[in-house]
Amino acid sequence: MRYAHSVEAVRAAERELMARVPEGTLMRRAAGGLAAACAGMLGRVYGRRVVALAGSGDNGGDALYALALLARRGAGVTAVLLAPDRAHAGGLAAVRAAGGRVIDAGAGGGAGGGSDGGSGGDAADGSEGGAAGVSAGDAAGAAIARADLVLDGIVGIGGRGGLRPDAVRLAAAVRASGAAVVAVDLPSGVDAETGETAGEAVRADATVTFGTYKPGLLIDPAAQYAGAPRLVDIGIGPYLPAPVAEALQDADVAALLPAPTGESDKYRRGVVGVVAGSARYPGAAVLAVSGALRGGSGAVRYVGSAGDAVIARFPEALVSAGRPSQAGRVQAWVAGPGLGREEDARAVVAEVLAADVPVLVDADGLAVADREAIRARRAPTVLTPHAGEAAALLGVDRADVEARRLEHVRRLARELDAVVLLKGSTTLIAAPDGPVRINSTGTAWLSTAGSGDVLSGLIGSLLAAGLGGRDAASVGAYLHGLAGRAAPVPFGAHELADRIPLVRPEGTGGR
Ligand SMILES: NC(=O)C1=CN([C@@H]2O[C@H](COP(=O)(O)OP(=O)(O)OC[C@H]3O[C@@H](n4cnc5c(N)ncnc54)[C@H](O)[C@@H]3O)[C@@H](O)[C@H]2O)[C@@H](O)CC1
Ligand SMILES: [K+]
Repeated sequence: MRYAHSVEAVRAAERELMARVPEGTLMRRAAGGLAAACAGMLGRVYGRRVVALAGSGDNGGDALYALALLARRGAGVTAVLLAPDRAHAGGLAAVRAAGGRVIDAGAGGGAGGGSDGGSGGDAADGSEGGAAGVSAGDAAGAAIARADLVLDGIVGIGGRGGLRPDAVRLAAAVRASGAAVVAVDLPSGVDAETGETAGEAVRADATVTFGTYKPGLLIDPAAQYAGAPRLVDIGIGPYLPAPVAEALQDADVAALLPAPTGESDKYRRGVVGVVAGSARYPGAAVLAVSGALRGGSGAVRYVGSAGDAVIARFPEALVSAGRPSQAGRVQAWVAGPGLGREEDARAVVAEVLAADVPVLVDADGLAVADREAIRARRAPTVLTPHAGEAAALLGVDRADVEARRLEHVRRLARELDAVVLLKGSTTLIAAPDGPVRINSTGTAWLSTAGSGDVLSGLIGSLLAAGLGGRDAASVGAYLHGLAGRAAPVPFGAHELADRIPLVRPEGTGGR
């Protein structure tokens, strides 16, 4: 599991730990981990060119100390200071002591002694920073253009708002250079709490984050700027509270996924009821049933008017055209995909919501479900809206939901007292309490008609097998995302379900 904490929690934990260890310990640990990660990415450190973009805070301090460590291993290093008069003094001294070059990011003059000369293997470095006729801004650009690796230490968790103009210019130079980019703690310009970006942000190949993940690192759009996130332990773990967000990894999913045992029968594996499809949208029924079958259910009961289409594709499905309450024993219901919004749809959804077993409501089901009936339920309830459906349920604009997804998924879960899975490029799963689960396995190719119907059936099968609402929704989203990644692109939703068995993490499958 990847756990993420708020900035406030990180700062409080850091204060606790700092009071117990010698001054500078945390930053030394952070910089050590950062330098090691950079060395790993470079392969060989000696003779490589590394540039650190350093802002005025401790994030810049981390970058400068790491730069000094790389210089000691033979890299030719350059520190580019965004606020020369407020740069981290200790970090700057370390860079100078290691023979690194220091230049001012802004035009019009070097930042205190510029051309100290590169330390290992980069003779050209020494000739430029303070040379007459070369503005320091150009010097920064030239250093970035030649860099093998750039460290982004402009701002970290102390950042407010988007990048400022100097930083925007540097970020563009970094992008143009083709150098590998390692963000320090966070890509500068992204919001640590929400994953939002206000204007430009640095695009990193990897982000080395300290102590714990920050929610913004795992949530789009910021997650796309962060590249591969890595965690460096700086010892604050014991002082952190419960996480605000978490992301399942393969091992978590493997541990949660039910697998049949010797004693299993169809009811132990779970029987899913699917109320979906209509004369107009029979395909939604077929797709939801496909997800339920491939999710591992013992049996699927389909109830509705698309029984012929379902049977034609899945002879193992048990179909009926009656009412859900007369369909026979069901351990979890999936209601809504392609159901339409007529009076009859309202009635069958109400009937399903009245059942004392887990229920997933999706698509049209969300439009016709009675809020009070949802709130009154005791068995797990999972709602799977996209941003537009979530906006309708909350009575806000879709754009609001899209701009602040984390906030809105939490609010909806609390208002309806249900587990809410908000679909998107990072799918978010919130229960009324506890950490929000972030699913990072998705791919933009999954935004195809019918993809959500497969997901509903898949989650339904996990609910029927006995997983709680939060686990069923997040494991379902995880597998659905992996299935999307495994399918040859572009794919149609009907190709997704067959991929699900192939992407189940190791250790499951019960053979
Ligand atoms: N607090 C600690 O104990 C530790 C902190 N660490 C590092 O320290 C960072 C936090 O340091 P700080 O609190 O000094 O904050 P930051 O270094 O993240 O940024 C704060 C500084 O940046 C300026 N700033 C804010 N928004 C800006 C923007 N949009 N553009 C340009 N400048 C902006 C502020 O005026 C302030 O000077 C962490 O992200 C992490 O990298 C690590 O060394 C580990 C230990
Ligand atoms: K940063």
